[in-house]
Amino acid sequence: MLLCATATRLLGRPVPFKRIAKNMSSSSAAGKRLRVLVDMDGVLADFEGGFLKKYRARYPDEPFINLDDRRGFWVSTQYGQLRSDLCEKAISIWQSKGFFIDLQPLPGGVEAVKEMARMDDTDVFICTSPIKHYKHCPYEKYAWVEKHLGGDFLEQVILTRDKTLVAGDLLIDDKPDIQGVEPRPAWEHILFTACHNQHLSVCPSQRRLLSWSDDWRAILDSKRQ
Ligand SMILES: O=c1ccn([C@@H]2O[C@H](COP(=O)(O)O)[C@@H](O)[C@H]2O)c(=O)[nH]1
Ligand SMILES: [Mg+2]
Repeated sequence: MLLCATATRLLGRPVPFKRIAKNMSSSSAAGKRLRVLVDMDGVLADFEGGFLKKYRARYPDEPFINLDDRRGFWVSTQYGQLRSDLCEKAISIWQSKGFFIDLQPLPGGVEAVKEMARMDDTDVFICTSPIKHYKHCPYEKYAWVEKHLGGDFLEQVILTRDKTLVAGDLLIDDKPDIQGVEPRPAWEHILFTACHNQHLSVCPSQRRLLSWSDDWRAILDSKRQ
């Protein structure tokens, strides 16, 4: 009880007991804790599948791109190359109410993140970039985390348009080039394979996670001291 009250006073707000206990054990442990940043769209949530389904429903007479034919991170760019007006039509899909909350979880992702969160000396954060059309996206990203990972996980959400500013040991992300104002981010980027990046040849030093069936535990272990 004293522990809880003290920590609450220090941090200026109520802190779930489980979280205090975890942090206390970290400060008493000799080793450094591992901090894993996990992207959301294309890593935990099926952005590409969700987009194609809603695009085809809203524009049934327009051409579309099968997931096997997707190339490049920006869906809007490839649709714009198909026909210039399709760029705006693509954007209209993820700007719509319900797009982000309706995304299906990618196989094994939610389970993997929950397992990471239970691991000793490991902190896991969801690190995701909202779109600038903010009417629905930020709210629905939080709602998705609550729905699939539980309310306690809302503490672990980082919304940022610049992931280079976030400190961590690992960033598991499907975007091949993650850039921002920090030229030397603290994390190692693990490229999560997605339809748009699977054909890319990346430099030999870049590690990939092919899916959540791949050995993500070994990647975490490789960063432990
Ligand atoms: O063509 C596109 C494809 C995706 N987006 C948005 O970019 C972010 C990606 O976030 P990550 O955290 O890097 O996964 C997401 O909000 C998509 O909606 C886009 O703007 N244009
Ligand atoms: Mg992504």
